[in-house]
Amino acid sequence: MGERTANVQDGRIGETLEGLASVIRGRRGASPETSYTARLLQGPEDTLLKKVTEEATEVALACKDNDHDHIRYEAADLVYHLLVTLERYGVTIGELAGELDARHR
Ligand SMILES: N=c1c2ncn([C@@H]3O[C@H](COP(=O)(O)OP(=O)(O)OP(=O)(O)O)[C@@H](O)[C@H]3O)c2ncn1[C@@H]1O[C@H](COP(=O)(O)O)[C@@H](O)[C@H]1O
Repeated sequence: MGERTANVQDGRIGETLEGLASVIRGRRGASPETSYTARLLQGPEDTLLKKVTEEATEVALACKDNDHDHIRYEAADLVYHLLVTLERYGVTIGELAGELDARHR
C-alpha cells in the first residue's frame, strides 16, 4: 500500500512540490493564530531551524527501524519543513531544481 501510493506520485513530484511551495508562500501574510506554516515563517528563527533538524532525525530513526510507511511519513514532514525553511530564507524551488540539475552527470 505504502509502495503503491509512492509510485502513483512518482510522475508528478515536481507539480506536488511546486503546489506545496506555492501554498507555503501564500502563508507569508497569513495569521499565525490560524496557520502553523505562518507561525514557522513569522516566529523565532530557531523554532523553524530546530524543527527541520528534528524532522531529519525522525527520518533517520524510521530508517533504522526499516519501517517503510513510517519513513514515508517522516520524509513528508521533513520535505514540508524544508520547503518552509527555503521560503523563509528566500530560496525558490526553481533555484533548488537548478542546483540539482547542475550536478546531474
Ligand atoms: N504539509 C504540511 C505539513 N506536514 C506536516 N505539518 C505539520 O507539522 C507538524 C509536525 O510536527 P510533529 O512532528 O511534532 O507532529 P506529529 O507528526 O504529530 O509528530 P510525530 O509523530 O512526527 O512525532 C504538525 O503540526 C503537522 O500538522 C504540516 N502542516 C502543513 N502542511 C501543508 O501546509 C499547508 C498550509 O497549512 P497551515 O500551516 O495550516 O497554513 C497545508 O494545507 C498542508 O498542505
